Amino acid sequence: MRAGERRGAEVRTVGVVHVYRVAGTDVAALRGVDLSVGPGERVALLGPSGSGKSTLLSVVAGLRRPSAGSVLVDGRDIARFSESELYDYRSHSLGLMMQGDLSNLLPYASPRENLAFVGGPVRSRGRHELTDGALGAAGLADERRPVALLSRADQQATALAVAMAGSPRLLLVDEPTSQLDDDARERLLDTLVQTTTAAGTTLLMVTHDEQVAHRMQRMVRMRDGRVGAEGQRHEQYAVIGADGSVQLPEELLASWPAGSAVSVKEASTDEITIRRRLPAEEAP
Ligand SMILES: Nc1ncnc2c1ncn2[C@@H]1O[C@H](COP(=O)(O)OP(=O)(O)OP(=O)(O)O)[C@@H](O)[C@H]1O
Repeated sequence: MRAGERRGAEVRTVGVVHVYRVAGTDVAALRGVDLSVGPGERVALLGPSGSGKSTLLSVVAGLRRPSAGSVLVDGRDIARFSESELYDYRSHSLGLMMQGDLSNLLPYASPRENLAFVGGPVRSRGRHELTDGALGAAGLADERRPVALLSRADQQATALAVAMAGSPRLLLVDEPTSQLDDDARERLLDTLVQTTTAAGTTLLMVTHDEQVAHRMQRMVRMRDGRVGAEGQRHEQYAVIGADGSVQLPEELLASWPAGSAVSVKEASTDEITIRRRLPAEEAP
């Protein structure tokens, strides 16, 4: 990115909690999420179904207000934004590609017409060549058919071009490659990486697919509404929560079930040991 151009947003969530209230029942979807994403970083959010990935994305998008905690975007807490500040944030800083075939698009318009619909801010910033490029790369620049009649791959490519219109500082994407075949998946990921790199956009992407996650610079794994682990490719690190808790790797949970009593001792500056309490150590 050249000097003077906009850089990607810095995102930091601090102790984010989100509780859904449905018919008198509370569901805690996020239970204290602490996550930092640097400007221009590309991060995959992984985790089992129900671990809170989509909820976290919608909270960072300003579509849901967290029940507690802060969501700092370039140091400003969007959880405390007024409705008009949220509107400004969503229209000027954010690109969104949420789940659902056509939820990001006008179904009866062509790909280019879909882009033209968001064309005002794009043209005023003079940055439309990037998104035109995204349509061109997908071979959709001259496609006249409405997106409702296009393949899932072409719909997703159009949704990406629309989400990147105006070169947002932050792009949030939920399961962009589900239902795509291998070729279409790789093409979409290539375009996603190219356009976000060219615009300096920070990318946070929810996916179930490890292969897709490997295309990002960093992988963050959620479990039970918290960040459990993170790393790059084959290195995964458990993450110490603000309350001092650490989630054990899933494969160890069978032999170290919840409720196990352990002693934790610092072995050296870079190492701690965790030892199960022996029956002989239990109180009489
Ligand atoms: N609109 C809602 N109303 C009530 N509960 C919800 C709502 N959306 C999600 N939940 C619940 O919140 C928890 C987290 O859901 P969320 O969709 O964020 O997880 P996820 O990791 O994205 O799952 P998936 O991979 O299946 O999309 C789950 O227990 C889910 O049932």
